[in-house]
Amino acid sequence: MHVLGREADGDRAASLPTVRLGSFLARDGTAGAPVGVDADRPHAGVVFGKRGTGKSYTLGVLAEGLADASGVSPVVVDPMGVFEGLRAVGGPTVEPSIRPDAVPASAWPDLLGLDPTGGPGGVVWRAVADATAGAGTVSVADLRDRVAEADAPESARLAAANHLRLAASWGAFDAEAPPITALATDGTPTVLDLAGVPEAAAAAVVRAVARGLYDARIGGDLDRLPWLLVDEAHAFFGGVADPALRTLLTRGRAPGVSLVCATQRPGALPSVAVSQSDLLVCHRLTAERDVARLTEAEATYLAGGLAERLPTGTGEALVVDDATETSHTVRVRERRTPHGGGSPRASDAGASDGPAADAPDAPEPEGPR
Ligand SMILES: Nc1ncnc2c1ncn2[C@@H]1O[C@H](COP(=O)(O)OP(=O)(O)OP(=O)(O)O)[C@@H](O)[C@H]1O
Repeated sequence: MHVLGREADGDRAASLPTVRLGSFLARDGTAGAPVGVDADRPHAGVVFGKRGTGKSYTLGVLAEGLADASGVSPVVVDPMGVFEGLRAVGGPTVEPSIRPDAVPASAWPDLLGLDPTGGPGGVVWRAVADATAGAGTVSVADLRDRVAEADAPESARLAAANHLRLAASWGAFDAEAPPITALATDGTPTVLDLAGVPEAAAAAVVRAVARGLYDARIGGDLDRLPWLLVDEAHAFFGGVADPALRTLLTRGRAPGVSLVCATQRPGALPSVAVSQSDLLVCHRLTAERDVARLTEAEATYLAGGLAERLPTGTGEALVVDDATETSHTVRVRERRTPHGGGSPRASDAGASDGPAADAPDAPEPEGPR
């Protein structure tokens, strides 16, 4: 098997943890030799492709493969609720909750949409900084108490309290939330179900998880190498999660944290997401801005023309492998767990005129939520 992201190809290589990605795709459309992704060392990767070309599916293939690999622990950020099928390989789907102090005081004003330089934003910043200076747990109610007692004009205190009340309503903060390390204790994929979660809360969760995994590896609190797989990644850059994702991109590999960002809008990702990635998987793209981001990946060892070589079929992708300084066309293998993506079609509504009168109710989803 050709293994993307792996330089050495000695005798030992065959026994190293590897994710089966698919097979080479020949010019005549036939499938060739199997292709895998190295899971022995940490990597940064991107999966690009316009809607419906198979990005989420490919991210699911990676998560499945990581579930089989030893010594790693996949964590999937699922903003659209399409990765529930990964439960079939044993992974829990969790409605994520984080401790309020998992987001640093300096980021709280931004999280609440407040100006950090003064007024209510300044009151919130101070309240979080004071609350987290102590040793105990911190709840959003504690933060509101501190805001109420703050030495600030009443209008600033009231506005700050209102914003904190809103944050509490997101349901994402819990003083007793398990530590982030609990997400990556074994090899089963943990799916963070962020479907329907307000944008700001989802960003706070991604920040806390990305930073938490990084800190845990630095502090020696995680044995396995975590892989953070982020679907719809464009939604998390430029906001509260941005610094933590950039930390993983630029410094994550040293302590052993991998990051894979999937998006249909590569142009909305920062350049660093491409420049720091050693693995690029690109399904079909057409928008000029997105193709332009792809051409930034054209390292000197590629003769250029990546954009012209993008395959057109669903599940087909061009991969650029920095480790071996090569690019290939691959067909991504089929998932063995159910995939929840794909646009609904009116024609799927059934051949009959509507649901049968005696159709049974949909079964309740199994497992923990
Ligand atoms: N490798 C593959 N093998 C077989 N079918 C695939 C493959 N990749 C994608 N598909 C099919 O294409 C559909 C669309 O794929 P997917 O949901 O991953 O698209 P997407 O690019 O993530 O789109 P969106 O932007 O809407 O999330 C899937 O539901 C699946 O049926």
